[in-house]
Amino acid sequence: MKYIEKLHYITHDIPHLSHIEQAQLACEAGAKWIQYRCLSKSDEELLQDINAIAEICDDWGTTLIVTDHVHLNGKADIQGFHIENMDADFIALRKLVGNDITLGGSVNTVENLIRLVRAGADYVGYGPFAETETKPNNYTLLGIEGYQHMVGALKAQAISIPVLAVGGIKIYDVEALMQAGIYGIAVSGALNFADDFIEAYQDFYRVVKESAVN
Ligand SMILES: Cc1ncc(COP(=O)(O)OP(=O)(O)O)c(N)n1
Ligand SMILES: Cc1ncsc1CCOP(=O)(O)O
Ligand SMILES: [Mg+2]
Repeated sequence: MKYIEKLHYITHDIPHLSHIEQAQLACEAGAKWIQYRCLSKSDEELLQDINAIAEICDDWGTTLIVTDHVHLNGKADIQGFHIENMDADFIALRKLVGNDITLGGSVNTVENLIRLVRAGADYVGYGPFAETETKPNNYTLLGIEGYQHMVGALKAQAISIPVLAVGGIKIYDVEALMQAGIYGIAVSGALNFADDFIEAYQDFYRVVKESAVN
């Protein structure tokens, strides 16, 4: 078992803040878990970003997860990878990165979620909760009911894994989501486009902690 933080902040390609600036702001706000999600740069550019963000995370005691790019394992101070390909072979990935590296994955069905648990994922991001501008897609939106269903299905099969809700989550959704019994929240847009990033992060954090039932 590895420690998984309850609030994951995901960086994004946005015009008004670089990934490094996003990570700095998140750490200043108190973030303990940052997922660097950049799918638009060369390996050299990625490593420049990741090394700078890893230094910031090191200063603030924050876990750094990288979305995909598993081939960069060992090339920078990265604590884990979040795999977006729902069909990825997690057994092979685990063999590749070893047991110390945190491995999480995206899923949008209970069946896929259970497959990842059995293949040794440390946590999963389950979504999308609602429409998101960050990565528009055609998946069925889960809503609160989708999370209630998933929590019931895992309980019925005595399956336990940290499940993060993700996709289009706003501050006013957090309490109901946490009370549905999910482990935590992964968020990007609601912080990146907030009037005050730090205040928005701290509001998310407070409500996540206050409303958690798991
Ligand atoms: C923790 C966490 N959960 C989910 C995602 C998003 O993954 P992604 O595969 O981009 O989303 P969909 O394809 O399901 O829309 C993430 N990055 N982190
Ligand atoms: C990478 C990604 N893919 C689907 S949702 C998401 C990030 C989080 O979504 P949001 O920006 O709406 O919080
Ligand atoms: Mg995906």
